[in-house]
Amino acid sequence: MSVTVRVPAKVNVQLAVGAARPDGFHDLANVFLAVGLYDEVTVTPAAELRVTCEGPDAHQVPLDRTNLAARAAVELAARRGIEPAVHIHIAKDIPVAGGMAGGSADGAGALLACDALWGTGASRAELLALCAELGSDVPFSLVGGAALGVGRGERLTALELGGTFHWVFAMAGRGLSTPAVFREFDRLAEGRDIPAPVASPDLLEALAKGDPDALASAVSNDLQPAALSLFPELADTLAAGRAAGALTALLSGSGPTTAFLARDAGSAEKVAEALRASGTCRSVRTAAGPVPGATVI
Ligand SMILES: C[C@@](CO)(OP(=O)(O)O)[C@H](O)COP(=O)(O)OP(=O)(O)OC[C@H]1O[C@@H](n2ccc(N)nc2=O)[C@H](O)[C@@H]1O
Ligand SMILES: Nc1ncnc2c1ncn2[C@@H]1O[C@H](COP(=O)(O)OP(=O)(O)O)[C@@H](O)[C@H]1O
Repeated sequence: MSVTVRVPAKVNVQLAVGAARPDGFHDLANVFLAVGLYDEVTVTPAAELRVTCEGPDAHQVPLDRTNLAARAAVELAARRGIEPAVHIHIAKDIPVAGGMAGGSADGAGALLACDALWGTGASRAELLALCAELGSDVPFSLVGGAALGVGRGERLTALELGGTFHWVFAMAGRGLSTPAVFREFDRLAEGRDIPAPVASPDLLEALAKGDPDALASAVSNDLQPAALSLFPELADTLAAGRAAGALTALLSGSGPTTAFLARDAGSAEKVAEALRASGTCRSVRTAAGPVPGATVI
């Protein structure tokens, strides 16, 4: 018997970052949108814990116990006093180290899959608490849709959206480390007063209305200057998408994946074609959101 869970990627339509906290994390106002690019996590009983991965970026995924999916299985098993005796297979379509929460998706997916496989019957609240221990983005991978995350980004309030938004994502030739981007944010912020992060009322209204033009005017990502400082060529990708008619262009999370909002599915395809031809990125995908979070299939 196996259980498979499908988990979406995310884009951050607002990422407001506060000053570094004593614990090294940053308070955020993090507005997440789950988009239709998915990893699938399958768990099967096995003699001992084992992780395998397939997909274009599979060679970059750790297969030891640092894999977030393995950590999820180990944590859930420890809480139930059982052995994490599963083979976890990840069919990976979310870019690795791309700012789209692929590792978080696999953590949330493995947790939900092991819960179903082992019949542990964890409550939603227990699953969410376990997700928050695994990483700041993991609770959102479980719930999906759209949500405002505060604290480290793990304390979520669901947002009702008035429509579907169409996106183009350009994957970069190399990854960016999330901690390195936050460190660069701190370096660039030295000597400046960093205001407490708050969600933009205009952005929340644009989401509620499902209005892509209003959303395009309201998106923001405080990590973008830090990521561009570490990876200046990303400015060329952002410029190519804007020139191709995207309503707006921004970095997804800590990057280096760049995200382009389009008015509809047809315009998204046109922007995607132009980005492919631009030679400024490794690959290009289109995806719409919101979509549901981790789901047993
Ligand atoms: C930036 C964001 C935006 O959604 O996403 P990605 O770009 O990584 O996808 C997230 O905040 C990433 O969340 P996640 O990848 O789960 O990070 P974690 O494992 O919790 O933390 C990794 C490291 O990032 C930094 N970190 C993370 C979250 C936060 N609120 N403040 C931080 O300073 C810390 O250096 C921490 O040690
Ligand atoms: N299941 C996983 N998939 C991808 N990366 C993982 C996974 N588990 C751990 N990692 C590690 O986490 C790092 C960040 O990966 P990822 O979650 O894809 O990016 P991001 O945090 O930018 O969204 C990777 O470089 C890798 O070392």
